[in-house]
Amino acid sequence: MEEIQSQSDHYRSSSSSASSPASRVPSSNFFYLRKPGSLRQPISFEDSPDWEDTDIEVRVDEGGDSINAATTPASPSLSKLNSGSLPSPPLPDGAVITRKIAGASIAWKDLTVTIKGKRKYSDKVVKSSNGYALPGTMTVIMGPAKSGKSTLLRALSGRLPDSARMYGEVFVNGTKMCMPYGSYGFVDRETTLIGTLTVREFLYYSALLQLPGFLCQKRSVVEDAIDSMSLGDYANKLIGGHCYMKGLRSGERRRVSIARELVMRPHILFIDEPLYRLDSVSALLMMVTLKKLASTGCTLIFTIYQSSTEVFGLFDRICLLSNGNTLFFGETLACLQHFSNAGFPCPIMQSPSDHFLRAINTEFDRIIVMCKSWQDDHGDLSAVNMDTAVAIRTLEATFKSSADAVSLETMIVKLTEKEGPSLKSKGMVGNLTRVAVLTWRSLLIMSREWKYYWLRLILYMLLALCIGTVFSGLGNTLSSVVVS
Ligand SMILES: Nc1ncnc2c1ncn2[C@@H]1O[C@H](COP(=O)(O)OP(=O)(O)OP(=O)(O)O)[C@@H](O)[C@H]1O
Repeated sequence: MEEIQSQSDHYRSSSSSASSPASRVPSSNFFYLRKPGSLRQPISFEDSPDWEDTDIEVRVDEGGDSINAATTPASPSLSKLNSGSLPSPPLPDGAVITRKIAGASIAWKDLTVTIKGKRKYSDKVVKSSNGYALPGTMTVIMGPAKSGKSTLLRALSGRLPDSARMYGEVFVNGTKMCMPYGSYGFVDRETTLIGTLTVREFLYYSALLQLPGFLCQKRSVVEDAIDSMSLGDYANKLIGGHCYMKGLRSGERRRVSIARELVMRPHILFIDEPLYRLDSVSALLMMVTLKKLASTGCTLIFTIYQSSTEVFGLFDRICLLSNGNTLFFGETLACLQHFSNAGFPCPIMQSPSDHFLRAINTEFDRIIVMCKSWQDDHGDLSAVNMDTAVAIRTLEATFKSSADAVSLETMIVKLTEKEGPSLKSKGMVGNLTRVAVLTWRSLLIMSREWKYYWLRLILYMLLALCIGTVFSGLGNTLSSVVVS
């Protein structure tokens, strides 16, 4: 009974301050929040874009600055919010964090994407978007369906389809450049895995094909990727399963596809809908794992349609899109303040992400029309009586004139005025050689069977031809040198 009483007291005390978004800063009862003084965020990139972070292994001790402490708050009231938001996985006191991945900053300015539809390049899918993502942080692109989330993600990673055109600028470490092979990872919404391999084998073959260097190094890279994605328990499990054993579930498969990108140790990781088709437990596990990955230094950018409150609390920054327009970019908790400033405070007992989508998803207008026709018979349905078109216009206008927009602009200037180290390509040449060698070996293995004996003959003839060509080329060069 006392327990019920204390729970209801807790609810009352939280509901009494519901109207203020600052009051919605999750209390220390939430598991993802820092206990006072227990952990300081180890990586500080936000106050000045220093570019020393190029080594693979960077040790950051406990005395490191806090990201949020170093951030220039979007508005004075938000500094309070920021100090409360530190959704990092807990570490023991006095722990030393080893940052293994050198992250890279990415900033985009006036990014517009048009996709050739039925009409000629008339459909602006992303409209003048601005934003940035920093090493060691998770930046989420959120919005209703068809709002341009995936298109923005693809534009940033340079993976737009041929039918798309991109205007505006994307800066990586302060330089306008296309990200080279291996410096970034991209995980699509649906990926194909090889069901007949175990997780470890799959990642190992992936590393063999993608990475230059020695086999032992690749093994350690694979083990790191397995560790980063918390796949230790499934490492020897067949991805697709067999008749007596079920294969991996969707959450685990999703983590395997992310781990496949991690074998390249990317500076920036783009993920399209990491929570696609995941239940709430798998979604939370996925996000905690990604948060852990971000804390190693990697820059994470992903799209999300909707999330629970716990998951929402793990994001660092949010880019809120509606029909290609940016309605907000900034700290996650500042977004709540923004909605409140625009006249749409998040009701108590509602997930922030649900509230944002409720306010800006035009699909709700149809539901409102439906509700209105029911209203007489079914009482007052005013809870769903928000005009989304008005909300979108108000939120956009409020953001343009807000302190958040000013701090976004300042940060973009900071990140683009100074050129940092350029990212290097990893293993492209090695990759091609490896593909050639692997193809050669598999053809040779295939030709061991007597019926493919002709294949072996052709292969040896081809080899002889190649060697002949190389030697004749060498001979020609030598003779020309001797003559001259
Ligand atoms: N390759 C393409 N060809 C034509 N139109 C496209 C293409 N890709 C995206 N679009 C259009 O761009 C708009 C935004 O699509 P996008 O996939 O970026 O949205 P989204 O927010 O990721 O939506 P969802 O979460 O439903 O995938 C949509 O109207 C879509 O029809």
